Formats: sequence, C-alpha cells, structure tokens
Amino acid sequence: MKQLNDTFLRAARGEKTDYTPVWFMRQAGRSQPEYRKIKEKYSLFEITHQPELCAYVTRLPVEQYDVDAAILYKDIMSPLPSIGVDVEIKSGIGPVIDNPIRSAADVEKLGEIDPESDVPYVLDTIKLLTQEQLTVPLIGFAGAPFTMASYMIEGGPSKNYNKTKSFMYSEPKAWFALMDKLADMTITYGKAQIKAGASAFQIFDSWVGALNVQDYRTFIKPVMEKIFTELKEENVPLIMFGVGASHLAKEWHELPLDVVGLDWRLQINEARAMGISKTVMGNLDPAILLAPWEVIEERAKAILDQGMELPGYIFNLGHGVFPSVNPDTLKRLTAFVHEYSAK
Ligand SMILES: Cc1c2[nH]c(c1CCC(=O)O)Cc1[nH]c(c(CCC(=O)O)c1C)Cc1[nH]c(c(CCC(=O)O)c1C)Cc1[nH]c(c(C)c1CCC(=O)O)C2
Repeated sequence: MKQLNDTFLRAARGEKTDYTPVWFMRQAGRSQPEYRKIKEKYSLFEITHQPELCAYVTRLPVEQYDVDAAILYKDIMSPLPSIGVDVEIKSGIGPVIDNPIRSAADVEKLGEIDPESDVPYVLDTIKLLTQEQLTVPLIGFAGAPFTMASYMIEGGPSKNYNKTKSFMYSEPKAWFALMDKLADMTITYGKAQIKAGASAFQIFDSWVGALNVQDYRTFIKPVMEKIFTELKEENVPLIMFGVGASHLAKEWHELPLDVVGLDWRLQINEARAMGISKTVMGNLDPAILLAPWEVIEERAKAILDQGMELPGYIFNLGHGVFPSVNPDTLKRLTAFVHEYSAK
C-alpha cells in the first residue's frame, strides 16, 4: 500500500498542517480532455459501472492538478435506482425523473438500498482506489434529503422548488416519511463507502438554501442530526456543503460534523465572527477561474489570508468547477495555494 498524504484529513479535523490542503468540487472530469474523450463513448452511469475506468476518472485530477484529496466519480443521483427511482442524466439539463414523487403513496413505495448487492461497483471502485492507487484521501459522498427530494418531487432541476415546498408544507407527515427514507439510504450508503475505504464523507445539500432558518430547523435539521450522528460512528471527517446557504452555516456548525463548507457569498472572516470555529472549506467564486490569472491570484490570496488564521481550513471553490475552465488554471491555482500557505 502506498504512503498516504493525510494533510487534508488533518485540516478537516482542525489540526495544524504544513500547508493548506486544496481540492475542487466537481474536479473529476468536466474540463479535462481525457475525460471528454471517455464521455464521447460512455455516460456517467456507464463509467461508474466500470471500476477500472471510474477509478481512472477519479484519479485524473489528483495526478494532473496535485490536489490533496480525490472525490469519487459518481453523482448524487447514483443510488436512486436502488430504491426504485428511475433517473436519467440528460446532457445540458441534469438529472431527470419521469415518475416524480407526489403523494404519500409514492413515498410508501420507495425501497431500501443494499450497497453490496445494489451498487457493488461503487464499493469495488473505492477499494481499487484506496488499496492500490491513491496517495491522497478519497472523499465519499451523498446528496442530502432536501436536495435529493427536490429532484424526486420536481422531476428535474428547479429554480424555485415550489412543488417540493408545497409537498413539505401541505403533507408534513409524508414529507417526514420521505426524509426518513432518504436519511436511511444516505446512512447505509455512506457507511458502506467509508467501510470500503473512503476516509472522509461529504453531504451535498446544494439546494437547501432555498429554505429559511425556521423551516430548516423544523423540516430538515432533525434528519441531518440523525445522518451525522450515525455517520460519526465511522470516525472519519464529515463535511457539509450547500449553495446560497450562508444563513444556515450556523445551523450546520451545531450539527455533529467536522467541516462547514461555504460558497462564495459569505467571507471566512464573517463565518468565524458568527461563531463557526469548526474547520471551514471554501470559498473562491468558481466564476473567478474564468478571469485572468492576476485576478485569480489576488482573490485566492485574500481567501487564504482569512482561512489560514486558524488551523482548520481547506481551500476549495464555493461550488463546482465550470466545464469551460482551463485545466492549467486548476493546476496553477493548486500550486499557488500550496506555496503561499507553506510560507
Ligand atoms: C446537485 C448535484 C448533482 N450532482 C452533484 C450535486 C451536488 C454538487 C453541486 O451542487 O454541484 C454532485 C456530483 N456530481 C458529480 C460529482 C463527481 C465528482 C466531482 O465532484 O468531481 C459530484 C460530487 C458528477 C457529475 N454529475 C453530472 C455530470 C455530467 C455528466 C453527464 O454529462 O452525463 C457529472 C460529471 C450531471 C449532473 N448531476 C447533477 C446536476 C445538476 C448535473 C448536470 C449539470 C452538470 O453537469 O453539472 C446533480
């Protein structure tokens, strides 16, 4: 087994590190030419069903950019077929579900995931990567109940989540039943990823920022509490992330998790002033990567100056890499973060 560079894990636990670790959300694939070539032949689901190929795609950004963590190539939608939800990822649109969940009876019908028999290829990919290939930690992940439910109820991407919210407000009993089922899926699936070798776990609640704090506390926080309490048993750092959710960062800080992910809307200093003393991850606006290098460097420096004030800091973007970003920019930025923070 190869020697593991654990800088990312140590920062996630709030320990002092020799330099600031960095990885990029949605680093796998996207702008990389090698990946685009594979995508001409295979869909996301076809890639994830082939452990050798999926491991290669997962490794590409680590090898090319020198980032401090790998994130497993798959989608938050990947476990849904296992519980009886047919999902297709349509190019240019995103996940599409033809038979959305719209009633208590629909929720009733949802099944349970058995990772060993339903997604053995995910576990095989993790084992291949962590036992033989990677020299940095592998981040496993899942979508959070609200974000998963938003796709399941809307039937695809949404701007205002009206159908989701309407279901939540009108049928609270069915809503909580749905949250419970999705929590069970996340816990079982998450534990299996960690047992297979993932050494950190991130929950993507990308769209939960659509709720205000009061509704978050009523409809979401209890289920997140359950998920993190259960995953905590596996003893790996747990990361939370959402977009446009600065008003919820304090709520996340109160959950039994290790790392609060920030998008670009709240400065790290502001988060610290709010009492977020846990490790923070973020938070360069991904659009900055489309600007000239001087602009990128200046913004990265400003973020690092704030982040590095406390040991628990992981550099990342505030959301995923855009496909139009030049891979050389990500490589240069990684090197810059490493050099600047090692001073
Ligand atoms: C909301 C969400 C989704 N997926 C994900 C989220 C949470 C993070 C976020 O907010 O961006 C998470 C995700 N999706 C994917 C990864 C892989 C690992 C990585 O981060 O590099 C991760 C971590 C691959 C993917 N997920 C998807 C692709 C494109 C695949 C294809 O074209 O077939 C990839 C590589 C498709 C997808 N999947 C999803 C959307 C909205 C889309 C379409 C838009 C897009 O391309 O980004 C749902």
